Amino acid sequence: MSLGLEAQQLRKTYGSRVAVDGVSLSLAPGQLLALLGPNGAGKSTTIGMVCGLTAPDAGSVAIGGHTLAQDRNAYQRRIGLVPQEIALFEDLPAQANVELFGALYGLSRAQQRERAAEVLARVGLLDRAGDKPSTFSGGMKRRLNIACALVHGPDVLLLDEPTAGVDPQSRNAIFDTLEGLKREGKALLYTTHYMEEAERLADAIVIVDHGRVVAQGTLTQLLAQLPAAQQLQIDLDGPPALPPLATLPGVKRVQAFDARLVLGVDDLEVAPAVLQALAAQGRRVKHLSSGRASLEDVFLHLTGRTLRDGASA
Ligand SMILES: Nc1ncnc2c1ncn2[C@@H]1O[C@H](COP(=O)(O)OP(=O)(O)OP(=O)(O)O)[C@@H](O)[C@H]1O
Repeated sequence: MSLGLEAQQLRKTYGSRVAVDGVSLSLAPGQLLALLGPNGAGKSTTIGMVCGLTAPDAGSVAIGGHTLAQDRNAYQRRIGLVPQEIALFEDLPAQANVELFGALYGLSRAQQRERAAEVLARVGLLDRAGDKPSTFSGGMKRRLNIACALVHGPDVLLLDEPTAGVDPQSRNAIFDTLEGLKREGKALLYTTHYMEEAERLADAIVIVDHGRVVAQGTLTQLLAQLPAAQQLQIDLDGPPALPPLATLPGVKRVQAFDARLVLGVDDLEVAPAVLQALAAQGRRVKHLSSGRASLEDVFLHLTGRTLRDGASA
């Protein structure tokens, strides 16, 4: 039976900087929980505390009710870590890299060989088992790193921005691997600042900013927090005057980022009136796009900043 992960009130400070400020997470077997937030929000620090590499100032973590504090070895055997920085021996063949991780977890020689072949197949690298990572693309190295994290058969897999610097083909291969792991009942904690990935993969999403949880739930639950279901994004030739737009019927929310306007609207039919109002202000529209609200809008709504531009430093 696979086991889930519980983290309670994790907190970590570095000097006067609070990196993580009371983060709690609950992750069931067979689920992917996305920890979403801008650069510096505290995602990697949270992962570090969950896997036992970073000592928390406060809080606790447990897998299947067994805490890290009670039995560090047993806890860590249940976890596989895919760190943000690729960690491989470039001059050892892929298979030997995976076997080495197996050896570190105490697998026998026969188990190392058998499990390495299994996990290399799982990430689509079995045909490259004899090749060195130094000959691999960035995406293939990431996939090999995932294989290394899986070799000892963990219940919980921690993935810290596993698609950073990855080509689209490898990204899709990684997503397929993760879907397969979920079907097997593994619990996956996945940090990203790409809201598209959280939207696509996650069963539940925790949005963090400045070390704190600002929202959590399923995608549907998070989107339901927004005042408007649709959005218009308008790029102008200069900063707009906002009040005339905010008072238009059907416009629920107006936010401006320099020359970009983001409007939350009930219905896209309000677009012509918005364009007319901008024309009346003497503004030229350079680009207009529309779509359903996204996690980006949820973050914007909660913090007043965008995920991409909103570094938490
Ligand atoms: N070892 C450290 N010493 C001092 N400050 C640190 C250390 N590790 C992290 N921090 C600080 O803690 C905060 C959270 O950093 P963290 O790496 O956890 O964020 P993140 O959400 O993972 O960001 P990114 O998406 O850029 O990886 C940042 O302000 C960072 O500068």
